[in-house]
Amino acid sequence: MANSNPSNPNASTSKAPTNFDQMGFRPGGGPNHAGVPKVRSKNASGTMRRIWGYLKQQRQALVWVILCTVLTSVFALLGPYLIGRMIDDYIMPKQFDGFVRMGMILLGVYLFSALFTWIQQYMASSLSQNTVRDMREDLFNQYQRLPIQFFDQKTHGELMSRTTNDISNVSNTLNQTVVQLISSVLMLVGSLVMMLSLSIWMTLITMLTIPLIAFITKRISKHMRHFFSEQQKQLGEVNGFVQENISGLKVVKVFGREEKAVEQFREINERLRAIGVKAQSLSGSMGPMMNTMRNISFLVIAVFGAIFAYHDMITIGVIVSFLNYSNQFSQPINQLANQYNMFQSAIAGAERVFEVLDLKPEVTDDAPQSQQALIHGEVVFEDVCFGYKPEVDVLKGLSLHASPGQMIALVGPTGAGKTTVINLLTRFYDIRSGRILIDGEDIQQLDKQALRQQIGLVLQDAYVFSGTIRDNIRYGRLNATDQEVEEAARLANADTFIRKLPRGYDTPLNAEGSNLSQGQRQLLTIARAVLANPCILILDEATSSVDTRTELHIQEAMKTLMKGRTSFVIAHRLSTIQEADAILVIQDGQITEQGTHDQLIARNGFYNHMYQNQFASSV
Ligand SMILES: Nc1ncnc2c1ncn2[C@@H]1O[C@H](COP(=O)(O)OP(=O)(O)OP(=O)(O)O)[C@@H](O)[C@H]1O
Repeated sequence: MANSNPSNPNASTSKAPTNFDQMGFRPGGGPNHAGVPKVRSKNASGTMRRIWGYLKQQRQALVWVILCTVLTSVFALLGPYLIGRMIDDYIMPKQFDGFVRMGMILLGVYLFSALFTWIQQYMASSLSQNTVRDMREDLFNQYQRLPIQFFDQKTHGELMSRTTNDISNVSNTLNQTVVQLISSVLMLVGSLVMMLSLSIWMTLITMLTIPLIAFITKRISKHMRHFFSEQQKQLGEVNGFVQENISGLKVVKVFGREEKAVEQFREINERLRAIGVKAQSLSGSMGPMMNTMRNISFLVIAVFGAIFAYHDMITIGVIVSFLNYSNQFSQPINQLANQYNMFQSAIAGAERVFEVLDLKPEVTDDAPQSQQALIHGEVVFEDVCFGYKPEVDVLKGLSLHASPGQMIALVGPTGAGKTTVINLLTRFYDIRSGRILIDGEDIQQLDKQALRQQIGLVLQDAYVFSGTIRDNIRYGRLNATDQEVEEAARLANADTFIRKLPRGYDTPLNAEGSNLSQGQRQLLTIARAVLANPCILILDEATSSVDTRTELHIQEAMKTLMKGRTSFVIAHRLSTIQEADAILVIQDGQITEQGTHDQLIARNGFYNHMYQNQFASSV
């Protein structure tokens, strides 16, 4: 889609909000499945204009939808009138020829009406599906461009909810409500005009029955909405509980809490059942109740119609037409209120989507961007201060220097700021003060994409995507040949295990890579980094979750990978970093000790203490 982002005029301007805390993001931004918006839209007309921006890209479909809606409404209005005429002009006077002719015309009207309804539905579905496809695409594009900071503050569930629930809410509304809204208004006005043209008295009688129906419908709907929204809440509880239980199943089992979990689940499940019965029984009886009311109003119209006919004020045909029109008139009234609610709910959903689209994307930068190629890999931190939140300092004036090709190990207690150093080097976050230089160039002046291309990341939590093993390694460099992929795997010590798999490099992996062991996944991510061939490397060391043999494999692979590159290793096991050119001990956001392993041991400080502790616990 060529910049099909009509909804996002501000996307690249500096006016776009960047402070995600102030965005007023509502927790659990999903839709309200009862069709009632919990949150009314803040700027409905603005949001509608933006939805219109998407819609008008499908002009042809839109014209078809409107045309077909008008035609089907006209046909629907014509039907009762023709039936009345048939009764008065041909059935009552017993004119068989005319009766057959009129019958054929009516049949044609009904068939055409069905045809146009089908076209209308098809076009409306295309219109809404194309529109929400574009919205989903824009939203996904935006997720790719937003800074990591945004994702820190949102749960995955909430972001998923925006991409799926909120957008499907918009889609449903576009699909149903827009068409229904147009046809409801047309039917309402059309029926009224037709009724008035047939008989003013009968129109008044018909109108009398409407408020009663509308009142009762409103009362029932109110209860129903309450029950449905309660049901949705309980369903959320059940889902949440099941999800939590399955993710933490090992913990549940180890602590022997299965029975307790079943008991808790039974309670939540029972609550869902109870409210489900109320909601479903009321909604199930809604139709029959409406029918009864409609029948009563039919009766009223028939009785008064008979009285008027008896006094020769109207004909039998007019009574029949009225019976039909009364139905066509009351239906849109009932629907309009409901549609209004759905519409509001969709607008609120669209607003949540647009809120994300309006955020300032990460790649937009005020600073002039240099595309300079980084080839040496000299890294310097000069007095860097940073905090994730304004009120908390995480790094407090940290300085370091890594010469090209050096291996730098970062050690320190948990929460000291080791990962933060890496987060700043990759510009996942921007520093508060100080400078970070690569090859003498301030990274603020570098294009983020160009910068990240020079940095290889092997994280502790080895991430694989769904696809084959080959695809996963090729992720490092998309234009790599099969041979290069296999060579990278060999260098990463992954080739042997891959070849042992029945389908080798073509073995499909699922999203979590759960058909591979943790160590194997780690080797794949190393192969990926080998293929990418970055000049700076960041290794978050794998911890205890792999066996000793695999660990040796991984360490060997990492050594190969580090050769000739500036490497930062976040070390959890001090035994693996003894060969580092420099070990930096980070404590409370500052470097408290630095030097080689031997120098730090000789210094007899924090590092020596940590080392002795680990050494003691491993013997
Ligand atoms: N995304 C975040 N938002 C807010 N605070 C954060 C975020 N990430 C880390 N922190 C905080 O910053 C501090 C430093 O965290 P960091 O992850 O750099 O520590 P670390 O030294 O890598 O720890 P570990 O060895 O446990 O991984 C911690 O106090 C942590 O709570």
